[in-house]
Amino acid sequence: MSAPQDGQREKIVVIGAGAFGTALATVIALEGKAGVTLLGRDPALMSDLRNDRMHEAALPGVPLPDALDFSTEPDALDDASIVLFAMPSQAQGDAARHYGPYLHADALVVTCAKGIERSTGRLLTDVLEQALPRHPVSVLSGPGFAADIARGLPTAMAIAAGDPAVAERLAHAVSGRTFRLYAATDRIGVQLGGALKNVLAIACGIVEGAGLGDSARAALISRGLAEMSRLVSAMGGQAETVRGLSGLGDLVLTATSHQSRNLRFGIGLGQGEPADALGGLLVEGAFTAAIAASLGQSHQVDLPITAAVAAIIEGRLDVATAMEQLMTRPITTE
Ligand SMILES: NC(=O)C1=CN([C@@H]2O[C@H](COP(=O)(O)OP(=O)(O)OC[C@H]3O[C@@H](n4cnc5c(N)ncnc54)[C@H](OP(=O)(O)O)[C@@H]3O)[C@@H](O)[C@H]2O)C=CC1
Ligand SMILES: O=C(CO)COP(=O)(O)O
Repeated sequence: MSAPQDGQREKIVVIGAGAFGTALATVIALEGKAGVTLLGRDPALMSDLRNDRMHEAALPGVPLPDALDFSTEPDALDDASIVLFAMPSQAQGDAARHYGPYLHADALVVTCAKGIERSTGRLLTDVLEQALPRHPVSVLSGPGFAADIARGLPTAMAIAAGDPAVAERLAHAVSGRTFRLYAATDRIGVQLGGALKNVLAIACGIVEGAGLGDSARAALISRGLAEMSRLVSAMGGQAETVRGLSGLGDLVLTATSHQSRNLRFGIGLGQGEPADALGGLLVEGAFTAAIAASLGQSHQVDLPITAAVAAIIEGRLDVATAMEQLMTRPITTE
C-alpha cells in the first residue's frame, strides 16, 4: 500500500492494548488525520474499552476518543497502511508471527518497544524482519510516558526508517499538535538508545535507592551515554544519534522521573530488595541488562555500568562493591 493520495487517509492499526499502545492509538485518533484501530487480544478488555472509553488499568483517568476503534480480530489489519507493534520487546517476535499473515503486502511496520531479544541478542527490527520478510521495519522511540502522551501533554520522539521517505511519511502520519515525531534513518542508534536507557535508568534508581546522591546520578547519566555511544558505533549505528531524543532525551526522562518503572525497579534494588521481589510491572531494562552486557563483550566494547546492573539483578554483585569497582577503574580521559 503506497502512501495515500490527496484526500485519502492513512489507516493505522496499533497492536498491543497496554499503556503505550493505547496512548499511541489515543493521540493519533484525537488528531483525526488517520483512521485508528487498537488491536488487543483480550475480548473482555476490548469490549470494556469500547463501551467505557477508559483503560483504567493502563491509563487511569484518561478518556479514550470516540474516533478510536477497538478490535480483537486480526482481520482489522487487512486495509492497514501502517501497523505499530506496541507490545513488550520479548513478545514482538511472537506477535509478528501471529499477525504477519494478516498484514497488507504494502503495510509499513513499526516496532515501538524498547529492548533487545534476550534469547538471541537481536535488535527488534531484525526479529520483526525475519518474521515479516516483505516488510522493512521502522522504529519509534524516545522520551514520552504513555500517560503524558495520552493526556495530550507535549511530547517528541524519533521515528527511524532505512528509507528517509518512509521515515517522513510515518512522521507526518503519526505526529499531531501534541505528539511530534522527528524523522531519522539510524535504526540501530534509535533502537539501542531506547533499550540501553532502561538499563541506565535502573542504575540511576539503584543510586537513588542506596542514597548515593544526585552527583552520582549525573555521573551515571553522562558516563552511561558514553557506553551507549560505544555500543551503537560497534553495532553499526551512528554515535551522535544517542545525543538526540532516543538516547540522551529518554535517559534524562527515565533516570529522573518516578513515573519510570525502570527507575522505580532500580530504587528497590538500591534499597536491598532482591530483583525477583520487585515483579508486577513491565521493567524492560531487567531483560536488557544481561544481553546488552554480553553484546558489549562480543563487540569488545567496555560497558561497566551495564555489566554492573546485570550482575546486581542476577544477585552476583552488591551495590557497595559495584560502586567501589566503578570508582576504582583506571583513570582515563573523557
Ligand atoms: N508505558 C510507557 O510509558 C512507554 C512504553 N514504551 C515501550 O512500549 C512497550 C510496551 O510497554 P507498555 O505498553 O508500557 O506495557 P504494558 O505492560 O502496559 O502492556 C503490554 C501490552 O502488550 C500486550 N502483549 C503482550 N504480549 C503480546 C503478544 N504476543 N501479542 C499481542 N499483545 C501482546 C499485553 O497484552 P495482555 O494484557 O493481553 O498480556 C499488554 O496489553 C515496552 O517495550 C516499553 O518499553 C515506550 C514508551 C513509553
Ligand atoms: O520509556 C519510557 C518513557 O520514555 C517509559 O519508561 P519506563 O518503561 O521506565 O516506565
